[in-house]
Amino acid sequence: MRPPSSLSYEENLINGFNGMGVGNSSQFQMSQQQQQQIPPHVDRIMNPGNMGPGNGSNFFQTMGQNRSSDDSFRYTTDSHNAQQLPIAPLQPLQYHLYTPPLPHVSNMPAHHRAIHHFFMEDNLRETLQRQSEASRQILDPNTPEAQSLPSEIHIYHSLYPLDDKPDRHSKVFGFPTSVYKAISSMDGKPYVLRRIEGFRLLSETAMTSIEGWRRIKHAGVVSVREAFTTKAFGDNSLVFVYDYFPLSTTLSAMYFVPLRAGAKPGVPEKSLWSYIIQISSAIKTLHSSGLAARILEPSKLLVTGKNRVRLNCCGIFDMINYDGGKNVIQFQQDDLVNFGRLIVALACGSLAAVHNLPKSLEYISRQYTPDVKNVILLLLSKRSNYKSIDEVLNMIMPKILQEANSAYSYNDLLESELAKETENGRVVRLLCKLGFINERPEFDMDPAWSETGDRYLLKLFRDYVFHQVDELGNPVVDVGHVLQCLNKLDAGVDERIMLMSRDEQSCLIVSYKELKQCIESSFSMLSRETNP
Ligand SMILES: Nc1ncnc2c1ncn2[C@@H]1O[C@H](COP(=O)(O)OP(=O)(O)OP(=O)(O)O)[C@@H](O)[C@H]1O
Repeated sequence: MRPPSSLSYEENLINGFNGMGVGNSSQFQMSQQQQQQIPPHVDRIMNPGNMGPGNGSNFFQTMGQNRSSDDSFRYTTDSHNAQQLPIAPLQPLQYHLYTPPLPHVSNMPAHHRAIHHFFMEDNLRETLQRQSEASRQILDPNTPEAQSLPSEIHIYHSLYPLDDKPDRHSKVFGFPTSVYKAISSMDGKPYVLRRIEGFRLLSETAMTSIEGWRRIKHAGVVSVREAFTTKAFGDNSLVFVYDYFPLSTTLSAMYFVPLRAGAKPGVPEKSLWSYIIQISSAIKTLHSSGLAARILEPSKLLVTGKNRVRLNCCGIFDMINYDGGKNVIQFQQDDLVNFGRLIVALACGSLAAVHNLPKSLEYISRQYTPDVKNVILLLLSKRSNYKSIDEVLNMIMPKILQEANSAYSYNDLLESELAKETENGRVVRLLCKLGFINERPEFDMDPAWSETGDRYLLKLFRDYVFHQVDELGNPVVDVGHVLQCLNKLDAGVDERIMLMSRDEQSCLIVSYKELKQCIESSFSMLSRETNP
């Protein structure tokens, strides 16, 4: 079968989907069976000899040039290359295949579209795919590492270690700790289990301290789900369960590692303000809820995205050093001092910077705007009366407005990326309908279903969309053509296309509008059969 001539997608967009007929043909005789197959509302034309491959389709040509590949599609009109490309999905995912349009094809006329236009932005897609891959990571059950871990703890299974440091002795908590991703058998979602090894909880009431933390829902705090004791590891362990953020890292791993030659120490000012604002907001919520963070240190600040930071490991100190909440005011004051120290360390790129404050402040005065130093001085200053995080918030208000503006802009960007995938979702739903209708085996030979009327048209339409071949008989695998056809079908435009029978003996002219009606009637018939 050869592709009938067709109007290019961009031309149709420009013309507002104005209809277009297909080329003339001379008379041709159809078999009686074929005559019966055609619904009455469809025009017929004969003599397929007139039909060459479409010649006005710049869009298709552009798509061919801008060939790309991912695990499910191959976009090419070049049959030679199509034969050389592997067809099966590649494992593991080949991220480098998600390349942006090359310069020589990205400079296209305004009415042309590269394939990237139809899908989520490449970096975002790659990030989401990597995160999804990380969320599904499991240990090979035959490895000694997997065999040394319990197969199930409480309601969690499929433990996967997240901590790659050999030294498990946490400087922060003073006990050996280990961190695992695990799947909850209650909801099938991944969570983080933080195990405090060899810890015996002496007071049952200490467990109640987790309740206040479970109520905290804040974008700057890793949510605490529950805590429990277990002997599943062969010792007395205390386990805290937190939300899981795939591929996250810590401020410590980002900024307190040996620098590349020539790199400047310290966090760039824009990122530093973003961290200050997010942490201030988290502290505000905790302090207003009668809690204290107690873990304001770089290894316990989880970086879960670009400039997104969250307080991690909340609630642990309240349980392992349980005091019934007696000292919370003092701990809140400590939070502010520790926050000031954290800013100094981040700005100087060194954990030791707080030990020589005058020198560090001098460095900060040179490298950052005076506002950074002012916040540090407010947080670190010694006063007889209590300090409040509100004082910090008042001081940094203009920065908060800038941060809110950046967050809104990023939100707009993500929404526009989401909109593209919404369109793709629409196309997938249409494809599902077509898949449900086409060539159902249980209706095989049923004269009321498969080879007659609406279903026959849809079968030919499927060939038109997916099974085209070029002049040499090689398959045309072009997602641009598929999207063009499906979008026109979904819109039900008046444009008419020529469908050809598989034996190439007859052609039918039908509009997308009529095809849409065929889908709707066939699908509702199918739905009636499913739900009599
Ligand atoms: N909630 C979480 N979601 C996803 N990953 C996490 C989460 N919490 C921790 N991690 C991962 O686990 C790793 C280890 O966390 P941990 O808090 O033990 O850091 P650390 O630098 O090893 O600190 P310590 O010195 O206390 O052991 C982190 O680098 C992070 O990648």
